[in-house]
Amino acid sequence: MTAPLVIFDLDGTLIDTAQDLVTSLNHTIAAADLAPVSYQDLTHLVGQGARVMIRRAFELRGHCIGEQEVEPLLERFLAHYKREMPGASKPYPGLLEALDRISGAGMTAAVCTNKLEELALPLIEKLGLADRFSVVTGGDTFPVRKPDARHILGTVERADGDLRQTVMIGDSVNDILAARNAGIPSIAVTFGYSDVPVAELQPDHVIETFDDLTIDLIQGLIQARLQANTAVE
Ligand SMILES: O=C(O)COP(=O)(O)O
Ligand SMILES: [Mg+2]
Repeated sequence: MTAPLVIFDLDGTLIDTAQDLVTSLNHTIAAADLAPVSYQDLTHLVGQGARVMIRRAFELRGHCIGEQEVEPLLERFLAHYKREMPGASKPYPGLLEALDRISGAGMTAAVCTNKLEELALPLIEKLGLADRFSVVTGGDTFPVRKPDARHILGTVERADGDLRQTVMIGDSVNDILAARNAGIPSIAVTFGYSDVPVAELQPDHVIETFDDLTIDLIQGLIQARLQANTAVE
């Protein structure tokens, strides 16, 4: 039987990247003389990758920028973010122990993030987490990204997983919707960058800390979904 697969979102779920995102974003928009954004603003800006984050920051300051204008700003953001990486970013408390439990139970872990691959991969590497995940897919790995189900389906395929044995863990609407679209159970974390309380997103389960990410919880969600699917067949 295929090993159960636990898919993690990155920003705001695995790694607390907020400070570095805000710093690099402010460095980027300062080039256009825009006032800096705050951590509170970030929850409305992040989620759909760096391009969208930059455009949303401009909108927040009353400017609408087109696709061509965003490209040099993206280059500025990427150069700054990469230069400073890993900066102040760090795994959330209890993550390493949770990953130990997952691998100890014979389960596989993977990452499905809307962050560009060129940022996600080196960040995971620099934090010493690369060998913890069988695959990492980014916002530009496939032609579509979360909340499109195909981002999850592609991740499961690359991880040699089975969709019926897969759980998604994330901090934002994109993660919970992507899981729903892919027909798999979701767990929302409360410590990330959602602009609404995550319970409102109606995930299958909410955890406040990785200490609560137990093997029983993961297996229970997979079993419940299997039974629900069998009942409708
Ligand atoms: O960088 C983003 O905008 C979102 O990244 P995430 O999907 O890992 O939360
Ligand atoms: Mg996230």
